[in-house]
Amino acid sequence: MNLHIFKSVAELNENLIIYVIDIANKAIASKGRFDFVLTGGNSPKELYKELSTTFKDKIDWNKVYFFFGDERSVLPNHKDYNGLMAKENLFDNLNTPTNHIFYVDTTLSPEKAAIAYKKALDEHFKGEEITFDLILLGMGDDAHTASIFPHTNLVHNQHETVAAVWVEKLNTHRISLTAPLINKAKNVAFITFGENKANALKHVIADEEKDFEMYPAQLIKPQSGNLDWFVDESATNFLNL
Ligand SMILES: O=C1O[C@H](COP(=O)(O)O)[C@@H](O)[C@H](O)[C@H]1O
Repeated sequence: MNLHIFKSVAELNENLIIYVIDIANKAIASKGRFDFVLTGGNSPKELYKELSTTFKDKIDWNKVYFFFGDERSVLPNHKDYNGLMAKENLFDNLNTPTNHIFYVDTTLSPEKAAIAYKKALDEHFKGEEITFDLILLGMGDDAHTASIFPHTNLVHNQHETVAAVWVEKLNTHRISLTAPLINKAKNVAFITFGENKANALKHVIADEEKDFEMYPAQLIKPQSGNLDWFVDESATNFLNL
């Protein structure tokens, strides 16, 4: 695991952009496309904006396919829909063709949306093992990642790749990639900043004895891929560095 600590969020984003560009170009050079899983929430907005404007010419975007690590159970035009955030900050700037974007279809029930998403992934990967080139993840201050929330069934889901989950504390369903699927990726990178994430970060990174129920982000441990954490100094307040 590589922990990259930056003085500011701006510096974090600058470095994460370089990291994404490098992985994208290597994937395109070796297999002709880049399979890129996006994280939702607020943390990646600036990253997406910068990548698709200032750094637009650094990647051949025609060869990029976008996926989502998780989605909220709201309709696609709702402000909380992760796909809408990505559209506004990334896809619209790139004029991304719709057949390169794998949105979660939240017009379906959560269970059906998860099944449909899995089917779309299987088709894209032509029945072979689903191995993303890069999965970007955020982490909540409760140590959830993607939509693997503490004390939910998803923490224990070892046999599925995409699943619907009921999140009691939010009184809502989510649709999420599971930890076993995330752990098959070639590269996984967390974007985590802010003092409010410091306690979760300490437990996820530094606890010798794991407690996946409490800190689901501890489940993320790529089998043979790379794991990189991009964090700002304030998120490391409780780490003994
Ligand atoms: O609900 C979610 O939260 C996490 C963290 O979001 P952030 O706003 O704290 O960055 C995010 O990674 C996930 O995709 C999202 O659905």
